[in-house]
Amino acid sequence: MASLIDGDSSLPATAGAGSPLADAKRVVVKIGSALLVDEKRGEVHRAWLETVAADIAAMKARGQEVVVVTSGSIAVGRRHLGLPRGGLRLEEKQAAAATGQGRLAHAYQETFAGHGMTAAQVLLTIGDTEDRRRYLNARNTMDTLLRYGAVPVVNENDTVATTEIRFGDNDRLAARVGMMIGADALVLLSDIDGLYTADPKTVETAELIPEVRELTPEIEAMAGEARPGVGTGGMVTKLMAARICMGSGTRMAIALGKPQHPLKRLEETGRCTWFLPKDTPRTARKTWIAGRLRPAGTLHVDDGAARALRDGRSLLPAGITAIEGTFERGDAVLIKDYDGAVLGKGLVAYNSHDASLIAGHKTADIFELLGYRGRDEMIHRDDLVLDV
Ligand SMILES: Nc1ncnc2c1ncn2[C@@H]1O[C@H](COP(=O)(O)OP(=O)(O)O)[C@@H](O)[C@H]1O
Ligand SMILES: N[C@@H](CCC(=O)OP(=O)(O)O)C(=O)O
Repeated sequence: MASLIDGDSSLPATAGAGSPLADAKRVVVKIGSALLVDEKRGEVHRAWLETVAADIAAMKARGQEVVVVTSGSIAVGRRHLGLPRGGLRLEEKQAAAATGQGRLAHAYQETFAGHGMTAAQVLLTIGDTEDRRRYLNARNTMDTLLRYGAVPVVNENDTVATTEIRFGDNDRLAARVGMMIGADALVLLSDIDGLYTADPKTVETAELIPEVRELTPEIEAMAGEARPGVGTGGMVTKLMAARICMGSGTRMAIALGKPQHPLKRLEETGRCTWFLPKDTPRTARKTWIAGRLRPAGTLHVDDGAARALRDGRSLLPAGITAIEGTFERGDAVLIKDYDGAVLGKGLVAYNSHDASLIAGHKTADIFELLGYRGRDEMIHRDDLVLDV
């Protein structure tokens, strides 16, 4: 077992003064149906949610940004349509979700307002996290909500999600959301306090694994088979979420959600399983841009822009002298200097048509030139890698 649990605590994730959770600037918290909804009555456990809201308010008060990914729309909505607890067909689940989602959002809105917070509903499908343009739109909305101090409350958009485009479980949705917003940490609040060497419900001697730094086949085998029930997840989807997090630099915890104040409790007791990636979200994102994306065009920049990029700033339209290729917003493009030498690569905020209209112009002129107000930058520094 020792080979699976790396005791080295020199990584930044655990090197800070606080816990891996307290040290995170951006945190995603996933709340499953079984925790949130009283299945018999089909109602939200308000008293418990109050304590979660209090924990989140405390995190925000010390400067952390928090996004909630919540399930529960089906469990809340089902009763209002007279549908039974189990055995629902996909379209019945979708109908139940449509009936419950408003009630769910309302519960968050009211509970969070009681703690001085503004909850904002965000509904996503798998496609929204895969298609780069929709991905950028969703990311910008979330960034804006966080900038204005709101707490995005995300669920799957069940109405339009057919079998092929469903996440089906919010564990993976939460991991994709974490990846999308460059979250430092994701906490999956669960009915269990972590990953065990085997399912503790069937194997009495199973032991909790406090830290995982690599998803080996041995770790995967511990999760066993997916389980049907209220929640669709089980340990299998939690490990799928962990895989996404490991690749995008987000550390992930599986922690017990049942007690009151589960986040405060996690910080105080430290009891959970942490999945610790090698990279930070920033490095992981830059590796993705540098490596995997084929450039669809080229932006030539002047000396001033080249200097600004080397100083770690964004690329503004004013510094662009010429544009090559046909590309869409969100595509990767190369950046070349006056002599044609490659300076870097980045995700462009305008398509090639609009980019050529605003190239060489001041950011303040974008609205007049295009008739809409897009991003101030042609390539934001977070979407930019030099020396590729
Ligand atoms: N190796 C394992 N370690 C911990 N739990 C496991 C393991 N294998 C299977 N499980 C089961 O997974 C369950 C957690 O999944 P699930 O109930 O779907 O989570 P939630 O509804 O909290 O999202 C645990 O209660 C446990 O019975
Ligand atoms: N969108 C569905 C999510 C279902 C789901 O993932 O449930 P869970 O395994 O409890 O997180 C709902 O709100 O009911």
